[in-house]
Amino acid sequence: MHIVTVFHSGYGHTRKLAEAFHLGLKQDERVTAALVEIDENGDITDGQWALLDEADAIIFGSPTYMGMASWQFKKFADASSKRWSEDKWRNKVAGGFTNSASMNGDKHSTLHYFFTLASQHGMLWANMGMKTANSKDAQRDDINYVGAFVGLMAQSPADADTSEAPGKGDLATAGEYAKRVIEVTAQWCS
Ligand SMILES: Cc1cc2nc3c(=O)[nH]c(=O)nc-3n(C[C@H](O)[C@H](O)[C@H](O)COP(=O)(O)O)c2cc1C
Repeated sequence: MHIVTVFHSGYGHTRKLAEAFHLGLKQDERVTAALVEIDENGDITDGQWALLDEADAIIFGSPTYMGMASWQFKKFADASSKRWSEDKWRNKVAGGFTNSASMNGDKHSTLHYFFTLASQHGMLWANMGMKTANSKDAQRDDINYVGAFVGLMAQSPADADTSEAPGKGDLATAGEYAKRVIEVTAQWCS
């Protein structure tokens, strides 16, 4: 399985989440994983586009800025319309993650945008497939404490640098989401 993670990060927090997810993918010997970072101008190279075209699964990542994905991610998404017109990503597995400062912070808008983008391409969405940590005993570093089902959410306090956030629970949740993406991709590709 070829699984490619394509993401943007303005200040490094979402990059840390992407790397934790990518590391999770690499734990499985059935997976060839690649990490593609959208640059500050919203661009990726032709070689990186080719990686995406060859993938079995593409996972989208962006910080939530003003209730949506960053403009750099949106520029990438708009550029993917060339693939849309050729149906190049049809029937690939898709998934997504976002990170923002507030616990909620309207991260859902970003994930729903990724879901819409994936659907426009005719891709199949891999959701979290796991429960949330929502009991009285729940702790901040529990798996899926931020509590999303649609895709992976992480929270980085506005004044935390990348050595502090996202924290270990959110990074571990990224590893669990990697397992879920592999599970869905393996079933779909078999
Ligand atoms: C322009 C801008 C808009 C932001 N909008 C939101 C927002 O809508 N919700 C939120 O919770 N945090 C928001 N934040 C905080 C970022 O999501 C947060 O700092 C995140 O960790 C940045 O990720 P990055 O380091 O990958 O860029 C915003 C930050 C910036 C710079």
